[in-house]
Amino acid sequence: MRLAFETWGRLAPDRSNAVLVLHALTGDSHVAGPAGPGHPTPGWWDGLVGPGLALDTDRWFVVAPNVLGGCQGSTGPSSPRPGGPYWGGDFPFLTQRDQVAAEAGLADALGIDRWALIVGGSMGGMRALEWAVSYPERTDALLLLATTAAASAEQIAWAGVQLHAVRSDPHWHGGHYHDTGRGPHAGLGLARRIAHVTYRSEPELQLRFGREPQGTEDPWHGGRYQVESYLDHHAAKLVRRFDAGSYVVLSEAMNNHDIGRGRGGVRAALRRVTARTLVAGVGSDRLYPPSQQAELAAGIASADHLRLIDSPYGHDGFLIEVEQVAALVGELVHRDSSPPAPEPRRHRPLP
Ligand SMILES: CC(=O)SCCNC(=O)CCNC(=O)[C@H](O)C(C)(C)COP(=O)(O)OP(=O)(O)OC[C@H]1O[C@@H](n2cnc3c(N)ncnc32)[C@H](O)[C@@H]1OP(=O)(O)O
Ligand SMILES: N[C@@H](CCO)C(=O)O
Repeated sequence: MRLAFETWGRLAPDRSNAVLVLHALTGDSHVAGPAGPGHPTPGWWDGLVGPGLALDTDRWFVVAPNVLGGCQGSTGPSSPRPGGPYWGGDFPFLTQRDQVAAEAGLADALGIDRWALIVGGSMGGMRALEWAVSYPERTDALLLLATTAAASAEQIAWAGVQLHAVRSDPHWHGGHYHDTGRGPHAGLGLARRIAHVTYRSEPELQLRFGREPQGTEDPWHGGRYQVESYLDHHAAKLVRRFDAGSYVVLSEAMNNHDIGRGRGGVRAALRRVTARTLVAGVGSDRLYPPSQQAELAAGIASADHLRLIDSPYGHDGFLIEVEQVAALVGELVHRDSSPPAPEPRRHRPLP
């Protein structure tokens, strides 16, 4: 298998300055920098990584892999298969542990024995936690954002509905559609619409869109409300850049995430973490509610008290409130050597 990755900065001669950044469900290795060839979107944490930023690339060597099972360079269902055109529906069932084992192989290949910091949000946070539990000796500091020790019934339910949406598309063909010229685009778009509602907060949607119709469309005569048009837009954007087979494999891996599986339960697993840890949630997150991050902060002996990102945007707050994430990163990485990070500015106002 192949793992795609990007790096920023330079590895120090003593290899002590490596930072691992792990992306969420539909993210990729392009943490920072403009869109361009091979990068359908600009960096998703552009304000975090770069010279003079919280992950100062004059000091840190930042590594971001595309997850195993993904579709932005790493091996996944849309990848060619030895002896056949594509993996498609035969791509193996994955767990976060498989994905982290692959990332440990990448660390070995890069000569990185231990990470000065591992940071991840949502699905990236699941892998960050898995790293700290599987390889405590390789994880010095840990930042967990809007994530959970184990997928809850509600999270499995939302993802399960999305899996049904993809698999109900007549172009799904059991996942073997990559050489048919057509994909399960309607199913993937429906999955993204459902997901996107869960990624935002009810007050944000109400304030932004209320009951407004989209432009001159008339919802009483077949037209759309603004919020429907907004979801259509996000669905179309995802369908253009993401593979439905990867969406299924990664959603299943999120659903089977349970840090305590085979380890005597969640509490016993969390006790394995030795990394200096910060856990943060987003106050308005209805998909990964702060109670889940409170469980992590309470269960990890080396964790500071739970932090809350102040944001009206719900789960996506961990992507949008970059300045607050930067302050948390700064708190972890500058703790011993530099002045404290500046106070975070308040989140940008709702439109
Ligand atoms: C780690 C990761 O996983 S990163 C994930 C990678 N990126 C993504 O997932 C992209 C999908 N988008 C998202 O998840 C979120 O939108 C975020 C977090 C990336 C960004 O959030 P925000 O900055 O708040 O953007 P928001 O959700 O308001 O969407 C803005 C878009 O909606 C469009 N929009 C707003 N209102 C409407 C409407 N009524 N009708 C149609 N489109 C609309 C805007 O034109 C804008 O389009 P553009 O993104 O093509 O420029
Ligand atoms: N917008 C994020 C949310 C999932 O954490 C994504 O698509 O990856």
